[in-house]
Amino acid sequence: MRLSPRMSRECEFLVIGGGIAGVSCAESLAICRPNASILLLTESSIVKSVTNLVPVARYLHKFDVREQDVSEMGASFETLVDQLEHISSSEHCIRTKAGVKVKYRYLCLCTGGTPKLFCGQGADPLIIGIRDTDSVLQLQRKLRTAKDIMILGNGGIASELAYELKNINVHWVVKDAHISATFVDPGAAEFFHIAMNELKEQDSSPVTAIKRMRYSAVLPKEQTNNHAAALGPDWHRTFDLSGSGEREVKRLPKIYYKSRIHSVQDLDDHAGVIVKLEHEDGSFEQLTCDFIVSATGVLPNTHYTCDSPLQFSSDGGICVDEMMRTNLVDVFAAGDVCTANWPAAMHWFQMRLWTQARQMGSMAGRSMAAASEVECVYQDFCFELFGHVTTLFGYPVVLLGRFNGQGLGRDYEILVRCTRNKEYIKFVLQNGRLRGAMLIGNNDLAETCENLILNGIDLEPYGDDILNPDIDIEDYFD
Ligand SMILES: Cc1cc2nc3c(=O)[nH]c(=O)nc-3n(C[C@H](O)[C@H](O)[C@H](O)COP(=O)(O)OP(=O)(O)OC[C@H]3O[C@@H](n4cnc5c(N)ncnc54)[C@H](O)[C@@H]3O)c2cc1C
Ligand SMILES: NC(=O)C1=CN([C@@H]2O[C@H](COP(=O)(O)OP(=O)(O)OC[C@H]3O[C@@H](n4cnc5c(N)ncnc54)[C@H](OP(=O)(O)O)[C@@H]3O)[C@@H](O)[C@H]2O)C=CC1
Repeated sequence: MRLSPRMSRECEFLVIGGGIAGVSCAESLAICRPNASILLLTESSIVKSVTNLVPVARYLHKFDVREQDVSEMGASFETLVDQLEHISSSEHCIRTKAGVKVKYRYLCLCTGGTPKLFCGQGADPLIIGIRDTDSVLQLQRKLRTAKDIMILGNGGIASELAYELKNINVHWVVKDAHISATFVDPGAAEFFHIAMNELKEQDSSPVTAIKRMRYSAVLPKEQTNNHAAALGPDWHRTFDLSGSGEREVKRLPKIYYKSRIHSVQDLDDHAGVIVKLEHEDGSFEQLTCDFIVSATGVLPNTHYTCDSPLQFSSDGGICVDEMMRTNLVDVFAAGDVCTANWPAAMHWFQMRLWTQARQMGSMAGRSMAAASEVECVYQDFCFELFGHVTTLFGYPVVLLGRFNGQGLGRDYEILVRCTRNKEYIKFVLQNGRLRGAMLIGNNDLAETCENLILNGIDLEPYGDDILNPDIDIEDYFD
């Protein structure tokens, strides 16, 4: 069959995916190679890009995510709304669902992820995952008639929903001994829990406590680890997430610790589900709710075929090296779809977050541009230090380095300063050096912590004074 010109295209750089990783990659290519032909192929006509970049520290930024129709994108690269179906890496071309063949010189896969449901990827209408606007609209529709909702999971989405849902009974099932375990330790979880309970009460005399603990004194969190792009920051503010229960009644979520879903049975006419929970002590409990939100992580999205096998990691991500190269020649990958397969720097590890999608996308763009000009680039400095800026339970949160002692074994100490309903500051120290920090309710220390982690200054001589509220450590270490 002869392809019509519209059925066949050619470009130097082909980027697949209109999420933050794909758009950052295309933008960075457009900067490095302004005269090259760059094509962004995306399945959804709504694309995401980063805007309002505000520095929180030297290497740490917060930003907004802007949603745009592809037709409104600037002219620095071309766009095509279609779905990647097959990669022929030996011929350097791909085929789309609509049958378009695109020849490329360099390809970058930024196809993101989909919710990893606890029950597998089957289509039970009463078990939903949250990823894009469509999935939130589905949640919104279900909430309108719902009185009881179950949230399963203990990461970002579960924490946001448990805090944001209104006029509905929330049953929050977590397998850990504390909430929000993906991000925080038991102490911070307790801080959030108290703050949730005392939401409107003003404490006139906050008591500040400083505690130094050996690692073994706390329960560590073991470090593990037709789709539109993932939602943007504060996505819940643009949707009314109210159930059908009595208005304006503040209900706290009921939390089921150390529990898991044993079985789910649908009621007739999809009127709800009967859930049997299994608690850690071996006991069972039965609950009825309208539906379940499975906020149980992300599965990299690789629903396309390839002539040669791509190398995948055990979490389903496409393995990439420090230049974001996959195992296939001239094929790169970035964002949620990939798994960092390079020896990680001392203070960095991968988490599927906007910041890293943006950083990886930009890195892939620079790396592809360099390959095309036979130049050498080095890995960006951002991969030296893990940093995440977010909001949890209404508090600003900054996470730096190995903020939960990830990968430090049992050989570290933590120093905590906590002021009820105000701030929770944690330093993770190893051999007197700062290895990670968790700053809740107070971002002012972010830059100092960044410096202390990267410089590896010995803090032993300062003892507990480094968190003494009467000593301004920003001045101390300037
Ligand atoms: C509800 C929610 C809240 C979040 N909140 C935060 C937060 O507060 N902070 C934070 O740091 N991170 C947050 N995240 C995570 C963050 O959104 C993701 O890590 C990030 O958006 C990943 O970007 P990406 O570009 O890799 O993937 P995606 O945003 O998933 O984009 C993938 C793109 O690829 C396209 N695509 C997929 N398959 C194909 C194909 N075959 N052909 C063509 N196109 C295809 C899709 O249409 C999409 O445009 C949140 C995620 C969710 C779901
Ligand atoms: N504020 C922020 O930064 C936000 C970030 N996000 C990001 O969006 C993505 C999706 O969020 P989310 O779905 O919450 O994913 P997360 O990876 O944040 O959390 C998933 C949680 O579910 C738990 N879990 C996994 N499988 C099961 C299971 N079968 N039964 C019970 N619990 C299970 C995980 O435990 P374990 O880790 O022990 O496997 C973990 O606590 C993530 O990349 C997240 O980082 C989302 C919302 C807000």
